[in-house]
Amino acid sequence: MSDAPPDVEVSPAVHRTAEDIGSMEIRGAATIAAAAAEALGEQADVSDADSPEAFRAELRAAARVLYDTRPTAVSLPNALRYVLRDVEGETVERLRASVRASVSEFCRRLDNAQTDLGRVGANRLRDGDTIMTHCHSTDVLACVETAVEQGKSLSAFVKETRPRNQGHITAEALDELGVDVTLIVDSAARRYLNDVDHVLVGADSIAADGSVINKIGTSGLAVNARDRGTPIVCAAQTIKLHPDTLTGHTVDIEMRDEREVVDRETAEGMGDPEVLNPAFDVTPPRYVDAIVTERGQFPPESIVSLMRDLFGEGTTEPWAEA
Ligand SMILES: O=C(COP(=O)(O)O)[C@H](O)[C@H](O)COP(=O)(O)O
Repeated sequence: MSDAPPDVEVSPAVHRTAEDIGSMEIRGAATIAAAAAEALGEQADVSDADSPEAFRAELRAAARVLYDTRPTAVSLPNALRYVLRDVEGETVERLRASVRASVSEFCRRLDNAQTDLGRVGANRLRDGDTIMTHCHSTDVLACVETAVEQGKSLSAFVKETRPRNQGHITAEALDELGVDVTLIVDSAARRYLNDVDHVLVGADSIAADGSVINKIGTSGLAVNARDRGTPIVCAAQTIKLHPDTLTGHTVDIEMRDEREVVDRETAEGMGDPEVLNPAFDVTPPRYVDAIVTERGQFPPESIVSLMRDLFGEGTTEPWAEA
């Protein structure tokens, strides 16, 4: 994690949020986006900057601390951009109020987008369907929740999702919604795909070519689903669209600590292998049947048009300024 320059004060609340994102106490792309926006609001609330310039410098420094936590979910920089872009005012007080308004508006839009997306995704699900999930995605759960509210009865195979077992969170959430849940280890997915009507996954980023970047294991699941003829749908609010990919940039895949995978102290008879722990992978668009957003459902190859409408040809990085 990067530190702010010593003369610019970043609030402890921002550092706490950054630590929680880094340790995955706060996790999942939409939740990270909301937490990052709120943290900028907290920075504004506690700032004792004596000039608008100093206030803006603090905000940028806070955004840098948040930006440097995890590299793959583009919802994080998109959230920071949204909040920083709309900040206006000639005095510190006006700037503070402007940040608060911007954060509230951002969080309101995020919630609405998820609700709208849920309605679109629910239209794909029929009464009696069985889904398979990977990881824990609030966008996926929004689709299921709406379908259940519409009176549809659903079952789910929930992949455990090693190494952090986010599938357990999904299992609990689906159970609370009244979905009939079966938890399986990741390697059992193919065995049960014949019994599944839809594979539903979320996204941390979506690239301009329609590739879906999501929790490690998504691409293998998608290839297996295609082989079995099971449709695979990605539920992703437009905040997951990665604008830098419009200009040829690739999405950085986070590599996490090996201790999430293995405890060398207790593992016996393993030797001393290198351990790799990539947190995400890339599913090419040909393995994805549809991307469901709050703007409707898109074939992955057409997502670039939506991305251009929403982000133009590129973006700025306001937090990178000193
Ligand atoms: O890959 C993950 C979470 O990874 P991690 O647990 O490493 O953060 C989720 O599928 C997406 O973030 C979408 O989640 P949501 O739909 O809630 O934005």
